[in-house]
Amino acid sequence: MLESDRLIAADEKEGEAGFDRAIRPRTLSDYIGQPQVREQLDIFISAARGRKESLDHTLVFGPPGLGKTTLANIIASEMNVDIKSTSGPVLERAGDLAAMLTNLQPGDVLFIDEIHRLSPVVEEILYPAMEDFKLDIVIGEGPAARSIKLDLPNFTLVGATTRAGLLTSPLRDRFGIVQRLEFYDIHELTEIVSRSARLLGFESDIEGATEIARRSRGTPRIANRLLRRVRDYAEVRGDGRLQADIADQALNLLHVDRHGLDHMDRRLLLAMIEKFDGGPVGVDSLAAAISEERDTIEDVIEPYLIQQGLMMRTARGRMVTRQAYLHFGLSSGSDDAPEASGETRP
Ligand SMILES: Nc1ncnc2c1ncn2[C@@H]1O[C@H](COP(=O)(O)OP(=O)(O)OP(=O)(O)O)[C@@H](O)[C@H]1O
Ligand SMILES: [Mg+2]
Repeated sequence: MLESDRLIAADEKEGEAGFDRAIRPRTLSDYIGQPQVREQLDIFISAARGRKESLDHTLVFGPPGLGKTTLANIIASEMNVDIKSTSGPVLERAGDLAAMLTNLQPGDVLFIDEIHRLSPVVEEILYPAMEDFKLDIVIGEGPAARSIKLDLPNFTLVGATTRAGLLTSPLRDRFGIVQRLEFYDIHELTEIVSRSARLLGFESDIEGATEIARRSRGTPRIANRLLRRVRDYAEVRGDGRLQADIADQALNLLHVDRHGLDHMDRRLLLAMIEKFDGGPVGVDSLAAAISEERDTIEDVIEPYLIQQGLMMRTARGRMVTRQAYLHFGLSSGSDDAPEASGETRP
C-alpha cells in the first residue's frame, strides 16, 4: 500500500479541499484544543492590534494535519489582514520570493508552508525582509548585474513546518513567536468531530463522535476524513445517523483498529519486533525492511506511535516498548523491553 493511499495518512488528499472549506475553523474561538497556543496568540494578536502594529513573525510547527495552515489563516483573519500563501519548494529563485514580498500590503500575512524546504538563496533574501523590511536583491548577471534595495511594508511572516529541527538557526532566530502544535486528546477530537458533523448536517451523538475521535491518531484531518467515510456507511447501512456501533462497524471495515493503527503502523512495529528483536534499530535499516521512505517513517508513521508509547527513539536507534508487544498480544521475550517513557495515551 502506498503511503498516499492510506486512509489514516495525515497529509491532505485530493478532493478534500471543498469539504475542508466547509468545516475549517475561521476564528481563534472556533479553533478547538491547543489551549496554550490559543491563549498566547490571543494575547499577542490583541496587543499588536492595540498598538496598530503587525504581528511578530510566527513559526508554527507540528506533525501533518494538526492545524498549521488553519492557524495561519486564523491569524490573518483575527488581524483583519489579507494572507498570501506559498511554500518552500515553490519558491525556487530569489525573484519568486521578491515577487511575493513586493505584492504585500501593510500588515499582510505572508504564509510560507514547508518553510524548512526553502533554498539557501531564497532564505538569504528572507533575512533582511524579516528583520528590517528591506528587499535586497541582485538582478542580472556579470557586469550588467545591479543590486536593488527596496523598502517593504511591515508584514507578518507565518512559517509552517513539520520538522522544526531542519530549520537553519538564523531563520529560526528571526521568528518572534514560535508555537508548537500537539496531538489532540480524545475530548478535543470528539468536539471537532461533533462540530464537523453539525456543519455537514450529519446528525451525531456523543458516543458516535467519540468512537471516531478515539481512532483518529490525535489528528483533526484524520478525524474529519474518518467522519466522511462513516457518514457514507451510516447512509447506506445505518439510519443515516452517527452512532457508536455504526462508527465501529465502518472503521473495522476500513481496517482502522481501536487505537487508530492501520496496516502500516502494524507493519513497522512488527518489523521491529520480528526482524530486529525489538530494536534498537537504525531508521534506515527499518525503512529498507518495510520498503518505505525514511522521511515517511520519521514524519508520518512514528510520531504518533512514539506519542502513544508504542516505540521510542533512542541514541542507538528505534526500539519498541513493552506496550507494543502487548498491543499484538505477544510477550516481550526478554524482560528488557522498555516501558514507555512517561507518554500518555490520549
Ligand atoms: N484546532 C482545530 N479545530 C478544528 N478543526 C481543526 C483544527 N485544526 C485543524 N482542523 C481541521 O483539520 C484539517 C487539517 O488542518 P490543516 O490543513 O490546518 O493542517 P496542517 O497542520 O496545515 O497540515 P499539513 O502539515 O499537512 O500542512 C482541516 O480540515 C481543519 O479543518
Ligand atoms: Mg498545511
